[in-house]
Amino acid sequence: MELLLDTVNLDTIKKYADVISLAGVTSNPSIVKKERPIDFYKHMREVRQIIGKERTLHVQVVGQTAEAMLADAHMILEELDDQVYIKVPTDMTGLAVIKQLKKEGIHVTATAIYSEFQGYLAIAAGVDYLAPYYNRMINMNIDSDLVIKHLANQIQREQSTTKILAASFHTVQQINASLVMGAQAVTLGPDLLETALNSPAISAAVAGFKADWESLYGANATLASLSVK
Ligand SMILES: O=C[C@H](O)COP(=O)(O)O
Repeated sequence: MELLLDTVNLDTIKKYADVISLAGVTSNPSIVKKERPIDFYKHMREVRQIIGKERTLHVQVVGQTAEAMLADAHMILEELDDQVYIKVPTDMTGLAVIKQLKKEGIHVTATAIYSEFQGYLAIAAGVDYLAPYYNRMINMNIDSDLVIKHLANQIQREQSTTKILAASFHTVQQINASLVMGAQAVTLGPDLLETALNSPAISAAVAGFKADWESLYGANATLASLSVK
């Protein structure tokens, strides 16, 4: 499983890079808007510096024509580095761009996926990752689990190297479900990590262990402090 963060907040990335087995960082224009960086490329270079080259960095094009998207992609690679995954919306224009980028040997993440068919086209185009939007599909009354399952089946049938990078999560249960359905990677907002790991049940368990331990050995005693050597 690959676990990515769907944020470009530098402090958040720094914090979680030390906590979880972080596989990379994903962004899109809405995620960038939350940080409002004055200098976009400088900010993204800082993200890369934090995560290093061994983790994946996914940056989305914003152009509205194939030419503009290709120009965006080339500029991203020039300003950042040639290992960046170029995120391209999987529509008619985007597919033409994906085809060209793959011809140039560039890493591509096909994004804004709401249907199996979009995913099948992206797999056929040889993208590295495809990003189905789990919660947005649910809001459209689309069975996200089934879409991800069908995409995973297609990848297997085609013996493709494309990975499913499921995105757009609003609950931890959605993340679990997408992994069960066959997603190889998930990208999540830091709020979901907080929710998952700061639950009252976990805190209550930790408090209970602390109380039992302290009733035996006194307050502040740790295993390290009990050593007699
Ligand atoms: O890049 C895609 C995002 O993960 C979409 O997430 P969202 O539906 O919460 O905006």
